Amino acid sequence: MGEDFQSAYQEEEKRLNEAISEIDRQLERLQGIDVYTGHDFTEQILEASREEKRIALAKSLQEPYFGRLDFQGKQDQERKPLYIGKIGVDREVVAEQPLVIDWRAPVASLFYSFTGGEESTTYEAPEGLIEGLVFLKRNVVIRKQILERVADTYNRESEQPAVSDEFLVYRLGENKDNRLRDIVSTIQAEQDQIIRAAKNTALIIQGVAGSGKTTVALHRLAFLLYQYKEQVTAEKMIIFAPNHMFLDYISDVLPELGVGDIQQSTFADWAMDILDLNFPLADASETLHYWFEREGGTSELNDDVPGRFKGSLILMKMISSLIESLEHTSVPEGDFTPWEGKVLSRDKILYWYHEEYKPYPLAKRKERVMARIHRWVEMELKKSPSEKIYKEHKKKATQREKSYAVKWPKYEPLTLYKQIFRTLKLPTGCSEELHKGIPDKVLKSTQQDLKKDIIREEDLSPLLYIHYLLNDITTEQRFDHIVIDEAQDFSPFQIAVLDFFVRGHSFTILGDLSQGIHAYRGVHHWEEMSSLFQPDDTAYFALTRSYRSTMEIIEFANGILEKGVQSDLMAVPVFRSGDPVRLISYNQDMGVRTDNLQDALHRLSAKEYRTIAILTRTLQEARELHEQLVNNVADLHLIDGSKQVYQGGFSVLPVYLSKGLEFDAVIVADADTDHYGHNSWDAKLMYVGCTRALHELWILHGKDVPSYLRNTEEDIAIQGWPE
Ligand SMILES: Nc1ncnc2c1ncn2[C@@H]1O[C@H](COP(=O)(O)OP(=O)(O)OP(=O)(O)O)[C@@H](O)[C@H]1O
Repeated sequence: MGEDFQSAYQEEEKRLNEAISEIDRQLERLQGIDVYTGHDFTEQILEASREEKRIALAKSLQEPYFGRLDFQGKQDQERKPLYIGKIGVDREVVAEQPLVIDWRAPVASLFYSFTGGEESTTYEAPEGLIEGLVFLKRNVVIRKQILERVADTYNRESEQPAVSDEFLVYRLGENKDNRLRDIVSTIQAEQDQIIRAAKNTALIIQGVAGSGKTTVALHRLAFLLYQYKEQVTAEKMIIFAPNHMFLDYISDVLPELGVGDIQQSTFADWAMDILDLNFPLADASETLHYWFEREGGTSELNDDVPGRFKGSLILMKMISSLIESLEHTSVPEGDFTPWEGKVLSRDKILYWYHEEYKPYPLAKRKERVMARIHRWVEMELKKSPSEKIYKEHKKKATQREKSYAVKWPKYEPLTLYKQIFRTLKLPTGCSEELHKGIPDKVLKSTQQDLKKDIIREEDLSPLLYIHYLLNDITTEQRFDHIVIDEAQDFSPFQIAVLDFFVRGHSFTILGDLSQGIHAYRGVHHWEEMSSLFQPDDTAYFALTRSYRSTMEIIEFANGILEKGVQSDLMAVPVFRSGDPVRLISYNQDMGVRTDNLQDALHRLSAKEYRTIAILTRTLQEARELHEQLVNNVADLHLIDGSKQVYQGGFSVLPVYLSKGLEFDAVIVADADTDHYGHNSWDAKLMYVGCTRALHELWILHGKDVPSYLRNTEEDIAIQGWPE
């Protein structure tokens, strides 16, 4: 241990003890104040704020900060050490410098954005751009009040003053459990830029596998809540993710960052709730089965497959034309006659409809016009010469109002949707031209579904759009910010509809086109999404550095993209070297395929990895394998798409369900031409599977491997079982 290091350690230990004492004092003082339980509103608010502070201080006491940055602003007399933590703590006597600076504060951005160099640097503060010099960037690891590690990643006074990755590599080398974790102590400059981007922008982030997209999006939410306190609330933010298990997997990050109550949902659940449809969505596993349980499929992947068409702006336009033509044809023909001799002219009704109630969406407009007619009837009834006539007229008028209301078109999303797909007749006056442009294949399959009231996920955006045009949305339904994870599987139509549900185009849209294994419904280029917004309302970021996997795994996965997908979205590894990837041919001497897979699992588990996954090509294979292994491998979980919770440990699952997850070690089963074709679709699946591994990747296969797994250099991949 060098002298410098020792003195740094001692210095930090002293500072830590001081910080802990001060936090402890503040906490004790707050705990000493009796909890207010009375009815005074102001007192209640003060109590709530004290309680919030108690919780924050108690949390901060265990691990007050993770970083130190020594900075001297141009106007400052001397450099100041700034300590940065998950929770900001002011000093009790408000001195110049807070005890701990919140990682989201403007000055803390320097800790992340500073990339070394002699030159002065700047950060944006509320009072303007602040310029100055960084002298030291130091990471400290504190656990339960104990200083465990001190690592300088930059020191202006050292001989090599460059920001080093040493601490990041140490962090990445750790094993993972069943939860995604926060990365506040090691956020990288390119990630920080995204986290701190302005609120009212539709951010589109293309990030290679493992580049931290999901993690960064969650940190961005925490930042927005800090920076735009007055404008956004957690309850009005939502994260859309592909399934419940994934939501469970990411569910710890925000609480770790001190942020709770953000809504999390799948798009389907949320849409069904808004639409209030009272029958279930068709089981997606049928679609997944169609695309994943057989090989190949790319030849069918053009724009007239149902998912692509129903996610397109062509259908969106058809719907708006239908609603527009409905607007002109809705008011029933003829005058309204509540009883013989009394007439309310159609012109009057049209006037109410087109002028007075014009600002209302169609369904509301109909309600308003019918209520107005009712009021008119009441007024006329009051003029009745006798009680008897009043009663007679009232009875007639009630019946006629009812039958007049029935003559209006049915403003109901599913009915209109059926009319578009010709399962029901179009309302009177709407042109048959409307249907033109629906590809035959889509028309037929949708008609078959709709006749049986089967609604699929891809039908939800058109239905939502109709719902929106008919009813508009309520203030409660409008979000302050929307995060869309795995956005390459979303359609332009989905985003366009969601845009109605969010204020100021405030989106974080993140995905990876190389992992677009749901390309039968998702986007093929990000322009399909960015073109939905005005250029000033959108920004595009590309994350190319991958943090999850070792260099060997990333180079190997890049090879799959290069050879199998002809993609240029290659990942750049962080310099973290591990064992080469292993390509292992099933060894007959060791028994059947299952014995080989079991052996692989045992060998890897002996290395004390906490999470290991066996990835099969299909769900059926995962089920069978799980059944065969479960008695021999303790705690082996099957992940089959119906799971709500991710348990970690050892899992068997089909590749397509592994998206978004990560494991210390991954075993890809059956990576041979009997299971994976030589096409880009299968290559993408293989890419997704391989990039789930953090530290070790073993690929087990039968006779022949597909071309994109061949010819890899020896230091990246080796053949055969380990000695
Ligand atoms: N700056 C960082 N410091 C430490 N770890 C990081 C950093 N950025 C990302 N990671 C880690 O890299 C892994 C991948 O992150 P994440 O799952 O957010 O990536 P992703 O881009 O969403 O991946 P994928 O698209 O492959 O699912 C996680 O373990 C995360 O903690």
